[in-house]
Amino acid sequence: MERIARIAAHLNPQFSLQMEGGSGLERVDCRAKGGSPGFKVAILGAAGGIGQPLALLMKMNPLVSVLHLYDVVNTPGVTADISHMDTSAVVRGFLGQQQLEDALTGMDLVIIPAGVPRKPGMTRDDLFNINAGIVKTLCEGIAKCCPKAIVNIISNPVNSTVPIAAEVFKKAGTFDPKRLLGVTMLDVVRANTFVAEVLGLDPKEVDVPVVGGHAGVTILPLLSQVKPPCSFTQKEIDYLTDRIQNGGTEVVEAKAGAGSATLSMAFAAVKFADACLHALRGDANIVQCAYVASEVTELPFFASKVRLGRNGVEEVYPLGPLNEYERAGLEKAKKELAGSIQKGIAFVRK
Ligand SMILES: NC(=O)c1ccc[n+]([C@@H]2O[C@H](COP(=O)([O-])OP(=O)(O)OC[C@H]3O[C@@H](n4cnc5c(N)ncnc54)[C@H](O)[C@@H]3O)[C@@H](O)[C@H]2O)c1
Ligand SMILES: O=C(O)C[C@H](O)C(=O)O
Repeated sequence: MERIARIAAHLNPQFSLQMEGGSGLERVDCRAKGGSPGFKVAILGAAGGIGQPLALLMKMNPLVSVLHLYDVVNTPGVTADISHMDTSAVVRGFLGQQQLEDALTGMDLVIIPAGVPRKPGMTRDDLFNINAGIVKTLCEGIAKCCPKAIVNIISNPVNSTVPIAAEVFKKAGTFDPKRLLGVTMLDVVRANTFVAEVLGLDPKEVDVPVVGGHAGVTILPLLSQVKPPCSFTQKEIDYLTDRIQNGGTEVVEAKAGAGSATLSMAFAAVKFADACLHALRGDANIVQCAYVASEVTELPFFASKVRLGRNGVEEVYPLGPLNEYERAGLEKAKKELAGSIQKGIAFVRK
């Protein structure tokens, strides 16, 4: 077996770069050390429903030179599989808590889709008891091994897991609000799709800002600010707002116990990660919605449009003019968000 691995490593350096320090193929005689230009990206929860297609899409990203896949199960198989793709990113797998530090060391961007998903009848907050501890542990690893990395948090409830991450980083003395981003991109992706359907446009042409947070009424689409400029009937506004706020539940119910959005989420996560990497590279005018430390409202965290740059979030944009419907939605969103943020903070401070 070892001989085959050695031969394969000579023929194709990527072949040997699979699992760190353990079962399976060893990193032997490898000429490619992941030194090509590009960014080092880790996915934590890489063997999951989101993690696998996310890993596939990140392996296709020419800005990625090294891709670390970490999970508590199944990373050997996922890593072996993904590493055969003939794209330039070097893939390495890491399995279990004892390999977390190796997975994180030197990373520029860490994407976290680790944790349990919803089943029908559950809210995202029902995931708190399990996912809060998972995110806390992973962020302790980030604080220790790659404190300067940009962190994209996908694990739900995002409204609480981002404050949890911030508290962990504060405790460790590494908190940089510019580098911590909750991924709300799926809300934007859905909003663009549903609005395009109503307007009879190509979704590529549509840009809907979605602000607030990532659960129910905290998901606040600003339909008065849609680009290209357009108008909606009240019936269309009610339909679109409800569908965008409950898009996640629509998928959870359709999957009937088999999980929540994974494929559209991987697509959204890659769109967002790609924006972060372009910004890290120094590209100008990279603007996306994200759930970040914010002074846009009285709450310490809020999702709105942000400009990304070499250091992460360079500018948090104000909400712009809201109509009466949106102002009422904002009040509801803030009320629920305040509780979710407090719950996350208290979890780490307790
Ligand atoms: N932000 C969003 O828009 C959005 C969208 C969809 C799903 N989500 C959330 O993403 C999370 C993952 O969803 P999924 O469908 O991929 O779930 P999944 O169960 O298919 O995968 C989760 C993966 O996390 C792994 N995991 C569990 N504990 C871990 C730990 N301590 N360290 C590393 N990995 C660990 C599991 O082994 C599994 O492989 C859920 O919390 C879900 O609610 C968020
Ligand atoms: O709805 C969920 O539980 C998953 C995710 O937050 C989503 O919006 O699809």
